Amino acid sequence: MPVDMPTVLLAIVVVACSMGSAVLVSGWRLPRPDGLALWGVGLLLLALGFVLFGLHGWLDMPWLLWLGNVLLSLSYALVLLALEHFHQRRCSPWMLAGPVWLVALLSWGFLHQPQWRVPAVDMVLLGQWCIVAASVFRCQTGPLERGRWLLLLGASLMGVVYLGRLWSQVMGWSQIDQLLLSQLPQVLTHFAGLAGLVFLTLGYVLMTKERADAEFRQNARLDALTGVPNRSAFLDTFQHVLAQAARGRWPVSLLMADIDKFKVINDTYGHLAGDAVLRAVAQRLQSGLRAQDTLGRYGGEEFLVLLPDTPMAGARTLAQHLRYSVEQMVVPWEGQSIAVTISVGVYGCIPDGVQDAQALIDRADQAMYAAKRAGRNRVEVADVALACA
Ligand SMILES: Nc1nc2c(ncn2[C@@H]2O[C@H](COP(=O)(O)OP(=O)(O)OP(=O)(O)O)[C@@H](O)[C@H]2O)c(=O)[nH]1
Repeated sequence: MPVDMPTVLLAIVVVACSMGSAVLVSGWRLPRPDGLALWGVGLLLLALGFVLFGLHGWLDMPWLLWLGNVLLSLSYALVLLALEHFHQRRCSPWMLAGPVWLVALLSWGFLHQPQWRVPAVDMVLLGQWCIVAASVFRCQTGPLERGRWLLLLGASLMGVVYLGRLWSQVMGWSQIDQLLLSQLPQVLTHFAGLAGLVFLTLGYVLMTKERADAEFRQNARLDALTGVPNRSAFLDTFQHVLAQAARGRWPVSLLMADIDKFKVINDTYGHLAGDAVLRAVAQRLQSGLRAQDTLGRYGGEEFLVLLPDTPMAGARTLAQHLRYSVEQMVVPWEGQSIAVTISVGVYGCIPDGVQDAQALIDRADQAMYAAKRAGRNRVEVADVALACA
C-alpha cells in the first residue's frame, strides 16, 4: 500500500500537538512538580520541528532543517528534564544541553552535506534516548510499574527508530536528504517513532497517576493530625505481627497511652493547643521507640504502641520510660508552656494464633483505665492471670 510521506509527517504533527496540549493543560501549575507541563511543551516543540521539516521539503530552505533538528533535540531534552523533575532529581546541564548544542553544531556544520549531517544528528538523538531510558531505569525502586514499562517500551522504540535510520543509511536503502519521498524505510521509522511517542506519553501520564494513587493510599493510612498510622492501619499491622508471632512463638506487647485531663487542656488553651499537644506527644512517643515498633493513633487522645518480640516486663520498662519522657516535656503555646502527662496500660502475651487483635487491645485499655483510677500519670500492667488469655 503506497503511503504518502507528507501525510505521515502531518499525522506526527497532529498527534504530538494534541497529546502535548492535553498534557500541558493537565500539568499546568500543579501543586506537585510532576513535570507534566515540561513534557507537554516538549511534545509541542517536537510538533513544531516536524512542521519545519515538512516546510523544508517544499521550500528547500536549509535553515528550516537546522532549526527542525534543534527543536527535535530540545524536545527530547525536555522529556529527560520532565522525568528528572518527576523524581525530584537535579539533572546535569551537560546531559540536557550538551546534545542540543551538538545537534545545533553538527547540523549547521554539515548543512549542505546530508551524507554526514543525517547520521551524525541521528547518532546524537539516539544517545538522547539512551539517556532517557537510563533515567527511567534509575528511578526504579522495586518492581517496575506499568507506567515505567510503557516509558521503557517507548524509549526503546525511539532507540530502534534511530538505529533503523542509521542502518538504512549505511545500506543505502533511503535517500536521506529527501524527507518527503515516500520511501519504505522512512515511512516505517516515522510510524514507529509515532508509536514510540504515544507509548512514552501514556507511560508518563500513567506513572504520575500511579504515584498519586500510591500517595493517596499512604495518606489514607496516616492520621492527618499527628502523621502516625491511623486506627485501621495500626490494626492491619497488629494482625500481621500477631500471625507472625504465633508462628514464631515470640511475645508481643501492647501499650495503650492516654493523655491525662486532655479536655482541661482543650478547655484552657483552646482546641488548636490541644492539637499541638497531640502532635508533640506523638513525636515524643515515636522518638522513644525502636524501628520495629509501631505507634498508632487509636482515637481522640489515645495512642497504641505495638512492640513485637517484647515480653511484658520489657514493655513495662519502656512504658515507664515513655511516661517519664512525656512528663518532662512542655508544649510551648502562645507564650505559655503546657505540661502534659499520660497514663499507660501494658499488655503482653505469646499469641497462639487464635487471639483477636481487638481483644488484646481491650486488655491494654483496661490496664490504662486502672492507671487512670490509680491517679493518672502512671503505668499499669494488665492482670497477669489474663496476660496470656
Ligand atoms: N484538640 C483536640 N481534641 C480532641 C481531639 N480528639 C478528641 N479530643 C478531645 O479530647 C477530650 C477527651 O476528653 P476525655 O475523654 O474526657 O478525657 P480527658 O479529659 O483526657 O480525661 P482522662 O482521660 O480521664 O484523663 C475531649 O474534649 C475531646 O473533644 C483532637 O483531635 N484534637
